[in-house]
Amino acid sequence: MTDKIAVLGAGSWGTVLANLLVENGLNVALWTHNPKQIPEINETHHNQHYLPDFVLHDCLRATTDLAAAVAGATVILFVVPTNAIRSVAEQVAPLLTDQQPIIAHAAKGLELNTKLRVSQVLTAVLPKGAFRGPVVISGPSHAEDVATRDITTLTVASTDLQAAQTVQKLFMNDYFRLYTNTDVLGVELGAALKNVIAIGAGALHGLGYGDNTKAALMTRGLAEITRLGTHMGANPMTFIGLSGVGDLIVTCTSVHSRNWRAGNALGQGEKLPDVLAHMGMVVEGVSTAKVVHELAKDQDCDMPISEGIYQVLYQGAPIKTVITDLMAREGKPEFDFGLTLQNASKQV
Ligand SMILES: NC(=O)C1=CN([C@@H]2O[C@H](COP(=O)(O)OP(=O)(O)OC[C@H]3O[C@@H](n4cnc5c(N)ncnc54)[C@H](OP(=O)(O)O)[C@@H]3O)[C@@H](O)[C@H]2O)C=CC1
Ligand SMILES: O=C(CO)COP(=O)(O)O
Repeated sequence: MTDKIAVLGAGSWGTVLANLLVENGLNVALWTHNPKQIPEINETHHNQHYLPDFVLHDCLRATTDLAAAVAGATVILFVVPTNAIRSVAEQVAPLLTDQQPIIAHAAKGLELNTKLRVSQVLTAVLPKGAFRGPVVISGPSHAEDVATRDITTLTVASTDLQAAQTVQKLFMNDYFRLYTNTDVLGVELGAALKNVIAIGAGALHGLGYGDNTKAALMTRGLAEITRLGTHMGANPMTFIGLSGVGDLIVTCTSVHSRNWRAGNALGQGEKLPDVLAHMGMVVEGVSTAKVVHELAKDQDCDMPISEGIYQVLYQGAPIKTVITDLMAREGKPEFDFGLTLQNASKQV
């Protein structure tokens, strides 16, 4: 029997992933909380707001009925923004039967206030023993490029390797390739933290900085992502993988990135509320910057670039002043993870 997959969230990424699964021959229910999308997706095969130029597969079906979407699903994939995960999971929790579906998500952020990763939110909200996973899908993958079948590689992570392998098989095709990883912490931190750095990359572009500066930001951004990640117990290798440097590269260089575009607009002098209002899609790095600011303090971990971006977003610091201050910091060795690597090796 064909697997049924429930995809929760019909924004850019949920729609494209659901469409890909239909192309892979699976039975897919795409859940949206917006009734306007139902005739659009089911009859005219479009998602006008999020993917205006993309024609969806004839067989893709959307529904606003969450119970119908998850009934009989072997995999339930959450693809709403990080700060909506908890409320959607609370609605799913009473609908889980004894079939133990795999719970997966493709969100890239950290929850405001709790500072939790998305898999931690799902584990906290969904009834224990009622699901397998959670499984995390991450990596360099803009929806617009997957929609045109650009070759794309991702990481699929879970401590339940069999669940990760099941999800891997469902998604793989001739343009979409996934690699398994068991380091959920490293994968989720890499995914969330790169969005903050991508805002910085866009800002540099908006201000007219050149390629040296952008390479500096990405490399030193990766250094501080790795510093915090290994400090918290992630496998350092994860940060040189697809969900680490891979996603950092695509998000810091692609015009499709909402985080990069938001940074670019800030660099050109737009105000943050205007930038967010014009975007009409989630810019995860904005709320994640706030969480990273708090997490770095809790963990006593130096995150100077992310902190600078936090100062720009939340304290009105001029970007040029932040850059000047970063350049004026005392000289340091390039690598400083010696002790924390020992810490991380306990996890590997
Ligand atoms: N776009 C991409 O290329 C990629 C995105 N991601 C990640 O996937 C996640 C989702 O992003 P993406 O699809 O791009 O976001 P979008 O902004 O494109 O779409 C968000 C979707 O979530 C819905 N939504 C928001 N809040 C709720 C809620 N409380 N209940 C139900 N639905 C809700 C929105 O509905 P409505 O329109 O009604 O508000 C919309 O359909 C993010 O964490 C992002 O980082 C990961 C990889 C690639
Ligand atoms: O994570 C992404 C690509 O891998 C999407 O990035 P944005 O949310 O910045 O568009």
